[in-house]
Amino acid sequence: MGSCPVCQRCCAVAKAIQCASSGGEGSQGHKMPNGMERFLGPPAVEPSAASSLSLMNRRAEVSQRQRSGLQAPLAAVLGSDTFYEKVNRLHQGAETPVSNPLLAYTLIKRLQSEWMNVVHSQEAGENTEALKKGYKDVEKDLPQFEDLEGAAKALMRLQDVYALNVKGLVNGLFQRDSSPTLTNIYRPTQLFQMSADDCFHIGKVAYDMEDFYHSVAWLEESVSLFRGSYGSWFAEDEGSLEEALDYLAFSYFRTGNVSYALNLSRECLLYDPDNKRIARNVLKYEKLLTGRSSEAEKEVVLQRPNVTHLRTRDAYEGLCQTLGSQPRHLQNAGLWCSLDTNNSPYLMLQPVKKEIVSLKPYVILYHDFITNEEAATIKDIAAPWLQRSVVATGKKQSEVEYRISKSAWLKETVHPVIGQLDLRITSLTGLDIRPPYAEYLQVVNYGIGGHYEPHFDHATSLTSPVYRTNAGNRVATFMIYLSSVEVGGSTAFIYANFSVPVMKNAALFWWNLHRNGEGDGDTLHAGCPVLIGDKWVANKWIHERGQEFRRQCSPSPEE
Ligand SMILES: O=C(O)CCC(=O)C(=O)O
Ligand SMILES: [Fe+2]
Repeated sequence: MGSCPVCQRCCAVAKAIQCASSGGEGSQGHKMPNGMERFLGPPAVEPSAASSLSLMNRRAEVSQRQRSGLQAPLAAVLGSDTFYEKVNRLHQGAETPVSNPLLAYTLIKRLQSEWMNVVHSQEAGENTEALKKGYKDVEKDLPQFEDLEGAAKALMRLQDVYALNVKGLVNGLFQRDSSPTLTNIYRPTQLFQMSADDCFHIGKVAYDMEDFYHSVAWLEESVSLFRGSYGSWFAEDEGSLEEALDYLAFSYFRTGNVSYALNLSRECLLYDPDNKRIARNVLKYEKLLTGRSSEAEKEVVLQRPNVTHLRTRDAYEGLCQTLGSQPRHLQNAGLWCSLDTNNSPYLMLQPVKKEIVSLKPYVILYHDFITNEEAATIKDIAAPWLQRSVVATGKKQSEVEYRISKSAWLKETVHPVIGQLDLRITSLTGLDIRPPYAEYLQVVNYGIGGHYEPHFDHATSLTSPVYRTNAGNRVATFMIYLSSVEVGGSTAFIYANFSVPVMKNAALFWWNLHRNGEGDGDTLHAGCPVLIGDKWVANKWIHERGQEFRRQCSPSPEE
């Protein structure tokens, strides 16, 4: 999946090595506001490969303690509820394993970090050289560290955009938190219970980003599950009750909730009485609380971290949450349906079903624009070429968190079906889409939590790579839905206040520019995160040049 750049992984490893080599627990402390540098939280980075051995040993020690001195039978790894059985269970009953984000996340985690833990566990080491060799053989094909991190971030994104209840997610349910009630927005056929360690990992990903809003929510679940299973031991687990308490306590401290931090740290000391760092923190928390009123503590409200498009966030999320249900304004009499040929002989015998979705901006939905076979062919051709999508940032193209998907560009020459599609687009729109008047077909695949936050398709600066072909700005977008999704993924027009659900084989057309060549601000739009399913679209971006006699210009900024 590779939703995170590889360099980010290197950074994490480099940072960890730096921490390890600068020695002593003091070197891993966080810089605190208000001169409180001496409070020490758990390390903020994934342990490096170099330090993973000591981590394994530490884990073995902890698990040893948890087992009250009893040697865990090999069956804990390979026996009654084996790791193999757990992974196998995740595959059962799901037609497409990646359609449920919880299943996808847990599968990636089992294969990315947990299997490694099993392979390197003490028990495995005793008599399973073959198991280790088997792991080595397939290691390169397994999800990477950044895939797992990306999956955790995707779950947090879904939690936010669809206002999902975290406890529900942990129990495999997709429930909207519309306090005081919970509304089921999707009922999976199979419930996936997340483990204490799954929640611990998500909390840690949030913690490493200093996102304490999410770290608190997920670590709370982790602590509660670890407490419930205290004494049981799973070779694949990365974390433990002590670690979850440690991270949770520090997250609370960073949000200003010192008394919670104190309680949790004290509990942590019960399990890990030799931990000097936590003991020191307890003393400091106690000191901080002396003379502070409990009222001041209660006022702490956890805030979601700020994101780039904060200004439009509420409108965007509100539109995504309608899950593409028809907005009220569609009852407008100016919005109607017809069978359209656009006077083209090519469409005379097979007119296209046209629905005007919006007048300002002018957005049209063409139903059944392509066939199932054409959609399947396009996806098949594109699949081997998919790469992480980029966006124009300044003069360059780069990967960004606000667009998470994979895409491939297909020339009309790669398969006759692409040429046929071009002919149909030209016939319907009357626009010239031969190169360089339009870009190649961009096929986009959104995985779990894949999204494209509010953006314009047209360039808003003259240095944009959109102008590279000297064909002017992107005057129009023709976007084809190549798949359906079970939940989520609608295309939301933020300022125009409507969203279009993913409708397999339909195509959406809109003008990005006014007739005077200025960008139309009303076209700000987004691809909502996919909650359940696998979304595919294809974009054809049509440029200004070539359309001089096909779209009349006008000086009016209104048209
Ligand atoms: O996926 C969607 O619904 C919108 C995609 C989009 O806006 C784009 O690719 O530019
Ligand atoms: Fe777009």
